Amino acid sequence: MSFSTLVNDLTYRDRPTSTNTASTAHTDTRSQISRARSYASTAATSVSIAGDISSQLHGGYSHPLARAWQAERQLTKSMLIYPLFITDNPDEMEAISSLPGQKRMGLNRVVEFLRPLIQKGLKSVILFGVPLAPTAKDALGTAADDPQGPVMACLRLLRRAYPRLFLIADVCLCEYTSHGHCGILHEDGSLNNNLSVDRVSDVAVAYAEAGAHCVAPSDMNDGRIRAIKLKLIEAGIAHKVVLMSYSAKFSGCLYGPFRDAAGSCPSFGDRRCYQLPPGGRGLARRAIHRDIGEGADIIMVKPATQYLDIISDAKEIGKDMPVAAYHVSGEYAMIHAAAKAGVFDLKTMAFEATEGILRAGASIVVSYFTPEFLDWLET
Ligand SMILES: NCc1[nH]cc(CCC(=O)O)c1CC(=O)O
Ligand SMILES: [Zn+2]
Ligand SMILES: [Zn+2]
Repeated sequence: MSFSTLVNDLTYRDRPTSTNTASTAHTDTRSQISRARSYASTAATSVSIAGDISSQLHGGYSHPLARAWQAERQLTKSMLIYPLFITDNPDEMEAISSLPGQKRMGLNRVVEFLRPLIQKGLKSVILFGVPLAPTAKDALGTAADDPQGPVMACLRLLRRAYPRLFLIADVCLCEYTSHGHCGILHEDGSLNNNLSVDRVSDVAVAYAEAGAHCVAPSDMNDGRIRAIKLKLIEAGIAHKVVLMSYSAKFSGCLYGPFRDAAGSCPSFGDRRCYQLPPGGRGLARRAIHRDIGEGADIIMVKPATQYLDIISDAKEIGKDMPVAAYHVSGEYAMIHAAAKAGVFDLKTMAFEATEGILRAGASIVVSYFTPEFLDWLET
């Protein structure tokens, strides 16, 4: 680092809490500067790489604005989707212990909860229903589209309270089935794909009719995108509903905090026969191709930071459509735990992770950091 860029780096710091290069350079600044000065005076006539114009990169990013220009996509508030957990207990407002700072809430609380966030620029939420009543779950996930159930009622409520808020309904059965799997089962415990697709597509249409601007099936049953699209057409609402497919949704251990929050842990087995294996890049590409062919409007990749190559594949395969990434509960909890342990600064890491997701190709990010980003992006 030359003397002048060292000084520049000390002068221009765009993010006050940043703990990376700027503060490293800060250590023992005076002695570094004086050493640099005396070096500069003795080495005055040395052959310099400055003679070679192609070696000069620093000039292109010495100013904070010039650094921002280096990114193809910069994080903006409209890229963010905030996940909400809605229970069937109307007055509830409970902290979710597995997700620091996140809350599970009932219908009587959600409108007031969202007001300050909307004032700060929140544009979109994705709703997850959390039935708490012990009788709420059965083998078919009947409660998913119960007209009085939490998601259906919340869609109607928010459509009225905040007509300009973009409402997304996650579509799945696992929060509502007694066995906790994402569909209807055969007797041997495996997914009955035909029955599941039929049921999931009915639920999706019900959510759209209740007011969802976007339905996002996360169940991973084969053929659900086509079935949902066809039923939306049949219902006469396909022209005003976005179909966002969780196309490349991987199984693994990053959904644990979400399953705690939503009470959607499978009561036996796991989801490895319908969510993708973590190493399955080719399979993810096939799923993305398939869902585009079946009528998806947006492709989602999930989780995000462990799957940046998949996000980049999705952008290449679906170059004419938006790509979304779900920065999931386990990624969020991991960042919180590490920041708490002093590994890094929370805000700096939240930005670095999200910027990585955008750089890979996403232009929509589902993030539990959304409320914080609304503050951080204020200036
Ligand atoms: N199908 C349910 C669903 N929808 C979104 C998530 C994960 C979200 C998160 O971890 O933040 C899950 C969990 C799962 O598949 O087990
Ligand atoms: Zn789901
Ligand atoms: Zn599910």
